[in-house]
Amino acid sequence: MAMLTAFRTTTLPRFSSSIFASRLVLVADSDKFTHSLAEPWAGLVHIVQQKGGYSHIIAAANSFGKNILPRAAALLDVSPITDVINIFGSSQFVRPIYAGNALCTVRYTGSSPCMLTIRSTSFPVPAVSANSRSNEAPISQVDLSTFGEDSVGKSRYVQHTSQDTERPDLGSARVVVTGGRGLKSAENFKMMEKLAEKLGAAVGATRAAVDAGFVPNDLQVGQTGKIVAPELYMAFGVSGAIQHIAGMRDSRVIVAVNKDSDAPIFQVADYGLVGDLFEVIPELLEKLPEKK
Ligand SMILES: Cc1cc2nc3c(=O)[nH]c(=O)nc-3n(C[C@H](O)[C@H](O)[C@H](O)COP(=O)(O)OP(=O)(O)OC[C@H]3O[C@@H](n4cnc5c(N)ncnc54)[C@H](O)[C@@H]3O)c2cc1C
Repeated sequence: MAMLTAFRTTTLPRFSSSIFASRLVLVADSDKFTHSLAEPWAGLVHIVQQKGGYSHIIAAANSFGKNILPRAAALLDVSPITDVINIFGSSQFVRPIYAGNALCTVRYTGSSPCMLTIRSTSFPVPAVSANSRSNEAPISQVDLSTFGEDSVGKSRYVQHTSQDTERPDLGSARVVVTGGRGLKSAENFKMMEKLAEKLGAAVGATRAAVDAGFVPNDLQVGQTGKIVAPELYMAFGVSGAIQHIAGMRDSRVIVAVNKDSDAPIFQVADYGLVGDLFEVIPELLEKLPEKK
């Protein structure tokens, strides 16, 4: 089953749910959507757009949205705008370029629909109305009679593997502790996991740490990894390459521990400690109380 939310509105002022004139939840009930494969989902967006004639199609700039939206845009023959971090009116958007070192304001002048992926960390969570009825939306079934076998594409679901963890999701965690190549080994990286446990944090890693095999690549933060903006971001043994900074610079408070006082991470850190992480982390672990 696939669920899409449709809105009728004249403007897009930062997605406040209260401004939407009318909402509709579209439900497409078919086992073709069970495993979130991009091809059938893109085909579904295509069908929904052909029937609904929406002005905008928006997906989160996460791996799921980034997988589907460009495919759907190709089917609809429009050019998507990716990684939107701010919205002015219905056709003007801000997006980062050069690994976040510059912001670019773009105006969409193509044909309808305007398709966007947005960085959800750049937008406030919309207030939920105290009136529960205004949080409700009617549900409508999508007619899949024109959804041909071709729309399913060539991908086939094989299996899903994921790490069972009680830790918060990296993309939405309030605290993230990230380890870099300075950790030196997968064994040493376990210190980050202990620290995360004590802080109720998610664990992140640099690409160098991922490439060295310390952790799987779903923990990578940065331009080619996840974009995070937690309340507290702690970086240990991370040099602060622009591609890494691009994924965490919007964090509210950044703490960096590095033995090199010239490491670029200190340029974005609110609190920096020049020191050896192999001394700092054990001391932190000792002093932090056990999580209740
Ligand atoms: C197209 C492209 C995309 C990329 N995308 C990403 C991305 O998404 N995310 C990402 O992270 N990188 C990305 N990179 C790689 C990026 O350029 C850097 O190579 C990488 O971020 C470096 O990781 P690091 O800081 O762990 O390693 P290093 O740069 O090697 O830094 C290790 C740091 O650890 C410190 N250190 C060592 N030992 C200790 C110790 N005992 N105590 C304290 N500090 C210590 C060192 O002083 C050093 O500053 C990308 C690169 C390219 C070209």
